Amino acid sequence: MTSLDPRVGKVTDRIIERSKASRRRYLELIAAEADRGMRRERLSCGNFAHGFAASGEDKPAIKGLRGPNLGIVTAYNDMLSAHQPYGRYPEQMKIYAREAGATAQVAGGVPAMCDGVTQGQPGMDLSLASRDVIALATAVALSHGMFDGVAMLGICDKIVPGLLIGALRFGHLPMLLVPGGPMPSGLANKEKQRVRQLYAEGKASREELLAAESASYHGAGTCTFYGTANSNQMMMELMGLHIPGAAFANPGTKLRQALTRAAVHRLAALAKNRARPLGEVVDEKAIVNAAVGLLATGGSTNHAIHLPAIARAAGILINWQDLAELSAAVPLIARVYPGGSGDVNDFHAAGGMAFTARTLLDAGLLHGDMLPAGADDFCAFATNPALDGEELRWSEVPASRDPTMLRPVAEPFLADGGMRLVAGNIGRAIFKTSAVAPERWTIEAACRCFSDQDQVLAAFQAGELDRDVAVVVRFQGPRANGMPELHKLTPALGVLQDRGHKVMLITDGRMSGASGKVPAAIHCCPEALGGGPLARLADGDIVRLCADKGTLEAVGVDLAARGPAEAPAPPVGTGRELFAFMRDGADDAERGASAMLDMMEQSL
Ligand SMILES: O=C(O)[C@H](O)[C@@H](O)[C@H](O)[C@H](O)COP(=O)(O)O
Ligand code: SF4
Repeated sequence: MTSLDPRVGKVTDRIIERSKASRRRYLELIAAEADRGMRRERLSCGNFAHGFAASGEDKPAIKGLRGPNLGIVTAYNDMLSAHQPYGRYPEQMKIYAREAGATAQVAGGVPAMCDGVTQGQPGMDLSLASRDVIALATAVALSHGMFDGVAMLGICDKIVPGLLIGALRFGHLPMLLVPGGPMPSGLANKEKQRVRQLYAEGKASREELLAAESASYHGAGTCTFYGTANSNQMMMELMGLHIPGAAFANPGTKLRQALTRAAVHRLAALAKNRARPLGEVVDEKAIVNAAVGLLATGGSTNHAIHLPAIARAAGILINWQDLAELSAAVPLIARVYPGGSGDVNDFHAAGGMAFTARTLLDAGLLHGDMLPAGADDFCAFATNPALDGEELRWSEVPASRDPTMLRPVAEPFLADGGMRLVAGNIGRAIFKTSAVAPERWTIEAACRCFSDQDQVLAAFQAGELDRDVAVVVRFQGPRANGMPELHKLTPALGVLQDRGHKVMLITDGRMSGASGKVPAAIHCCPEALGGGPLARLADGDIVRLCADKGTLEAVGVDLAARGPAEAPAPPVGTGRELFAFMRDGADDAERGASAMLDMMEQSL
């Protein structure tokens, strides 16, 4: 095995050192759960009888403790094209469990929001908070204490992070994520974006836009851009929480079915031997592997928020400086839309996760000695599954099949991982450079300040932004309105940029993992609400964003000498008033933007 790159080793060692006390408390918790926690054997007869009352043909096996009983936590609904196939999974998985001398029951369901349906709508204000609701719902499902292992059915944005955060509280149990795979490619993402920009300029009709959108999002499976959902899939592979290579096989195929079956069989074996508990698999090395994969593939900026939250749920403390230092060590080796033209199906065909893991391992950029759940050894994740008749066989992918999309570490697209920390008198923010042309990595322009993305679009339609401009959208932080994605601005800002203007976005909000080409300093901490410097910017201030120096500056102004702009009223409607308590207690984006984790840590 190649020796670990010292830069990756240094960051990992620093995380281990920083997390020593919290990680020890977490491991003590799951050891206590293993000894005294909820298990079928410890239920009263009444509890137990309720638990298997409706289990049908599995009742004798569950009641007689004849083999492991697997809990299925499902995020099925028809709103997410990615999750729609999950509706049929539990019955199939029960059959696969029986084949392995086990049983399976649906432990519970968790909510799932499709960010594509809510993008630009009031519902998007609930999106980030839904991650924590999913974590809580996962805990409710597993609190039944009937299970020896857990299969989690979730793919998209906040769902995988939420499932993991909740499941890690039951980290004494072995668990796997069971993915569903990407929809077959439809209208190319770049063509979809082109029609959107035409529509934003009034040069395409609503009918033409709807035709393009529905040709792009046309069926069951994950959307094919490399956004947060597909970044989740990549991360679960490099954390060893899938069956190797399960991420990107399309839904409704024999291969997909075989991978689901293999996941249930693997989980049954782990549960039978009480092996590879989730809390031990998700250690500092797994978290660093996920960060390295994110940086190497140009993954979603949302993980600059979710990964710290997932890590904290396992007693591990990471920050944006860790990501920035890893970014300096990890080259960009994949260009998947919005970072390139091809989509995740093209990425998979080019060699996908098997080649990605292999080249990163060979370069010493991954912890090859971490203990995965989905296979005995991590090197299995550098192989790709295919059916040989009815048999699943895994094989290496020694070279990229499409160097325009996927390259070896030795010949990267960019020397660094394309997620930069930028800081200065406006605060700390994330700048994803991998999807932005290098000539736009340093940009300076006069501000135009907004408190709402619809105001930006109105100004755009009125021709007020047709110039070099730093579009500041503030009061979009976790405590203000729940930190929505502002991806609806992408077409308009793209039009301005394509007209030759220097355009940047500065916000304490988020962008979609599918956002690309316009320079954006996002997740700004401290947020504007409560008097952060972002609230003290004024129209006409000159802002300078520089990826190379890692700076985000309001030039020549003393922001501290100014009072903050007035904050908009808290959001109401679409249920947002229900979430006020979560906004009120939310952490900064860099710590995970959660209202739950501080008190969780204080409880231990
Ligand atoms: O972080 C992400 O990846 C996004 O939240 C993504 O899941 C979202 O659905 C986009 O809005 C889809 O892209 P469009 O909105 O461009 O269709
Ligand atoms: S990738 Fe985004 S838009 Fe597509 S199904 Fe998942 S949440 Fe919805």
